Amino acid sequence: MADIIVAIDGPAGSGKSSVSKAAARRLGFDYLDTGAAYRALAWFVLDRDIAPEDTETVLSSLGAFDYSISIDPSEPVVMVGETDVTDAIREPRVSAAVSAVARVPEVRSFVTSIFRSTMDAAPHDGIVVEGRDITTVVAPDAEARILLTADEEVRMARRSAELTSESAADVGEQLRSRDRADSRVVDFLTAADGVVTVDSTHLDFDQTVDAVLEVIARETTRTSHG
Ligand SMILES: Nc1ncnc2c1ncn2[C@@H]1O[C@H](COP(=O)(O)OP(=O)(O)OP(=O)(O)O)[C@@H](O)[C@H]1O
Ligand SMILES: Nc1ccn([C@@H]2O[C@H](COP(=O)(O)O)[C@@H](O)[C@H]2O)c(=O)n1
Repeated sequence: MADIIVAIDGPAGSGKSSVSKAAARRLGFDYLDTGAAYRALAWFVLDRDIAPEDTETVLSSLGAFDYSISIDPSEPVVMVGETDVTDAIREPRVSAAVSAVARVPEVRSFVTSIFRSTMDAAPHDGIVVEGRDITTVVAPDAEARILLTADEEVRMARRSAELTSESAADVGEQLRSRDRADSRVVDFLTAADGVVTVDSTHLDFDQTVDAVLEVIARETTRTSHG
């Protein structure tokens, strides 16, 4: 198991995946995107024509959900069985379905045990794990725990600036409604005890990575001294 676990949570579009990947690369750590597992399950359910809200059928399909993810921050590849779903899980139809599967407690325990096994098997000295409940549920004892946030308008603007066929208004509404649904299940908007907030509202990307790296350095020094 990696000696150092860095847990990063935050709302949609706060920069969790891009900033975590960059920080992991700078540190020579592995990187685990936990949202990818929920997205891959939503993709799998849609692929089987199961309604994401049909909890009973979603749960009965879990046994056939053959999920894997690479934890190389430079090449995160997501597979379901033999299918590479790395790009497909980012499609708007998957984003729209994911909260319905992620709200089910049995789904959460199922994927959480996958995350813990992945962390146990991580080959490098450390791993950066990002999502919504990493600081509180998946890895509450992580050496560094960070809530990465930014004002909603800033997150919407950053998302809209990405290459997309959708209008800025649609992108913004999708981000807001996903946060609304997800925050009924997990609190990723307030920092739990011991979790350090990094607010990137007024920081550019590189400054945000530096701020996260500073917190990691400080927290890992503190925890290694008891
Ligand atoms: N500090 C920053 N300044 C400018 N752009 C940023 C900053 N942080 C992140 N971004 C950009 O914001 C966008 C959203 O970031 P990212 O996809 O990493 O967010 P996320 O929290 O993983 O989102 P989601 O939960 O929806 O998957 C990306 O285009 C990223 O490059
Ligand atoms: N720890 C997590 C991570 C994600 N989710 C759910 O997955 C969705 C997609 O996550 P992204 O980080 O890729 O945007 C997210 O909207 C949540 O529904 C989660 O519940 N817990």
